[in-house]
Amino acid sequence: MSNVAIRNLQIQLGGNKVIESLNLDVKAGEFVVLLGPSGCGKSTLLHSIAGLIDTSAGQIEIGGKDMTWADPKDRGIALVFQSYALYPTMNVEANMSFGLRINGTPKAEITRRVARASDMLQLGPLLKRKPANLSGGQRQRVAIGRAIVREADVMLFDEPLSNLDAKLRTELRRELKQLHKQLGATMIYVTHDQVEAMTLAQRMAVMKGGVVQQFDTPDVIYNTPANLFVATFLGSPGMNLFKGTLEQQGGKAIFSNQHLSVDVTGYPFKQPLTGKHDCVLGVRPEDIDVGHGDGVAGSAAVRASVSLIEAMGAHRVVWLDFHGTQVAGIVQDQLQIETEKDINFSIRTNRISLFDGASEQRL
Ligand SMILES: Nc1ncnc2c1ncn2[C@@H]1O[C@H](COP(=O)(O)OP(=O)(O)OP(=O)(O)O)[C@@H](O)[C@H]1O
Repeated sequence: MSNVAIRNLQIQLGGNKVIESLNLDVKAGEFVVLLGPSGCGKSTLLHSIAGLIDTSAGQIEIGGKDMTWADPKDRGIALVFQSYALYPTMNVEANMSFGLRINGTPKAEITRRVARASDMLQLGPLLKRKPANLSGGQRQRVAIGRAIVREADVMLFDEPLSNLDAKLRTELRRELKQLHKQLGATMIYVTHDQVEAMTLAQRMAVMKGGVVQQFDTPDVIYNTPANLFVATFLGSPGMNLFKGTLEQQGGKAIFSNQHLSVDVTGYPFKQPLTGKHDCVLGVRPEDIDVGHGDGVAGSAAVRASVSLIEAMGAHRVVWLDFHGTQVAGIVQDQLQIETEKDINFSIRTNRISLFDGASEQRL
């Protein structure tokens, strides 16, 4: 097991600053996910750890050794790509053992490692098949198997499940998590899929524009997003946002705008509140209490018109037109709700996020 430490990393590609002064500490044996929208630099970061991209400045340490300029094969890493990149003329066994054969690993050792990996991935019955005769999920298992046989300390995954259908993705996701437990290897995994990130990561780094916006456990990031970008990037539907001002009124902290006044005195402000601020109040849809009058720990109920109801099976997403703003609420009970009727909603104030209106950082 190796840790991965990235210090002040800078990467320029074709005159573009893709990564700027990035720091990240991945502990030995940890499963870390790099999450962000397309073009945020997550693949570039992963490829720089693998040694496939030169860094412009900074340092990459793997297992306590400076690997910034080390050859990819000397870094103790294995990389799994989105495209399986299997050799079409070789069967599964040959595909998995290829790298070991060319670096002269003894035959008995190759057999042991291939048997172990195919056991873990349930590839035993498929060892003699060619890639053309495998499903997408099976091909990706072989690609993962090829990485496992290297017995690398650090495994890097570049969106490995994004070519698979939703059901297979869920299955392989569970297998990957299991695999991480069995192998104990350090894993760094790139995805733009928030569900994948939330379910796989012990910690995740949310990136935007080559900069890590927040690096923490999925729970902390979901419940206490560091800024507006992170708040809106995670969650489906996304966090509801209300613009307004924040000020002290008679010993209380009050968020208000033209249509809403919310007592936020209990909010764990990082800095004591002074003066009057532009502010954005964020509430997750599951923290909008629909139809129940005043919430238990909530704001005073306000009225809105139901514009759309989406049945999701386990719950309903109810879209409320609140003075022209669409507010999403999640309803888990059997409450009777009809479109175009008015209904009350309130905000569970113990679950809100507040952001500075100008800097967009969490207050
Ligand atoms: N060779 C290159 N020359 C110039 N710019 C590049 C080059 N390769 C990538 N970029 C730019 O670097 C940025 C980051 O790319 P990267 O592939 O790391 O993003 P990503 O977050 O992995 O996105 P995706 O999810 O779409 O793969 C993008 O803006 C991209 O256009």
